Amino acid sequence: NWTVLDKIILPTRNPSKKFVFGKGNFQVLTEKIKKLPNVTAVFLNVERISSLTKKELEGAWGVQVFDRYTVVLHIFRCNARTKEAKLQIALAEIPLLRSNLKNEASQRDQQRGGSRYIMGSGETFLETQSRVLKERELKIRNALEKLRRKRALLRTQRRKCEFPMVSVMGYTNCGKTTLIKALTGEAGIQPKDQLFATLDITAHAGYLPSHMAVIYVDTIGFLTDLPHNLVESFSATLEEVAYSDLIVHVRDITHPETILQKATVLSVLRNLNLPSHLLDSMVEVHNKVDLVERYKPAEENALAVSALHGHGLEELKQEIEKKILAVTGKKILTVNINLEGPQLSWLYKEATVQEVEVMPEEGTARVKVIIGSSAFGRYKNLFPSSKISMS
Ligand SMILES: Nc1nc2c(ncn2[C@@H]2O[C@H](COP(=O)(O)OP(=O)(O)OP(=O)(O)O)[C@@H](O)[C@H]2O)c(=O)[nH]1
Ligand SMILES: [Mg+2]
Repeated sequence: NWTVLDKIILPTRNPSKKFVFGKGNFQVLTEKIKKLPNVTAVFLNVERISSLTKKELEGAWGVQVFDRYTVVLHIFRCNARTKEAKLQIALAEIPLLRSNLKNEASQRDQQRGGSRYIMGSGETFLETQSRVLKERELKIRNALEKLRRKRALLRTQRRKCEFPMVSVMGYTNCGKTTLIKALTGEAGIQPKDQLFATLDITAHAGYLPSHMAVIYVDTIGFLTDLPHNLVESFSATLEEVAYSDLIVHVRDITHPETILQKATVLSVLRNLNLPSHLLDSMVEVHNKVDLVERYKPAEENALAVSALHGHGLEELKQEIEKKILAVTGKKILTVNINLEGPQLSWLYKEATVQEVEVMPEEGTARVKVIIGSSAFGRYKNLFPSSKISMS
């Protein structure tokens, strides 16, 4: 529940230096902060400040000081719902605790002079605490690994039912959750106007124009310069994306930094070591076009939608279907079958039957199916005389 009272842009020194600011700038900043009566915290938009620097600045200004890492961590902590998200955050906190510890230990050493050993243990304070932290980290990693294995199991089960998976990705707050809600009609989904509203991967079923069912996967949003440790903690979550059949990249085209956001998303995706066909087939969606008059995408293949008002969704679904059929090698066919033969029950077993139009006088039916390429090959071998037309 913070509100921004004031902003200022100042050059910072090399992050490894003890002081973030030069003397003059530090003075400017201190005066500014002292003048504003209601300041409760200062946010420095740098990736990390050392805990020593933090302490010094807090001492000088009398308020809490946050860097990008702690702010993002704080938002994550507020939004974490599942066990996995909480574990991932706990893991991301370890480096922070570790650097605090180093400072605390060095201060203790200075205060106490010689007596650095904890009674009889032969371990220094720093060693004991480091060991505790290491054990904690190991515990968290093990718990995460367990969850990961469970998810892999779920994944194989899902593969078996052969629902194509569509991962919806994009910068934080671009409208991923809203879009999935619109595509699936699931009422329980709650988009929010806040950063990192979604911290857990969730799956939602929806239908494409030919009634093919797909699973949409809602993912965690990206952020420019997201601290590296945080990315690592959440990489397990993003692993899931590698197993999807298609990526939909959602962009908030009303955001002033939409171009930078796109670059960030693409660069994170490239670093995830995804199969190259996933990157090549990616669908780019320009969202929130209701806020722009007569919006036309500059990118050739991008689709303009308003997830909130439901504009452009049919075109999007058609595009998703086209791509899904292409990557999965599935075809939509209409076949003529003899009702007395085994074709219909075979199709029910080996393919997805969508429509059956019975012609009683002829004893035949026209069957619309979605069928994989290997099943299609087998069908043609088994029933060579069956009439087939592509739709
Ligand atoms: N005007 C307008 N607002 C939209 C549209 N789509 C989403 N929003 C708003 O954008 C905000 C963020 O939407 P979400 O769907 O939560 O975004 P997200 O990408 O899932 O965000 P994170 O999970 O935080 O990464 C919400 O306030 C939505 O109402 C749209 O088409 N038009
Ligand atoms: Mg979301």
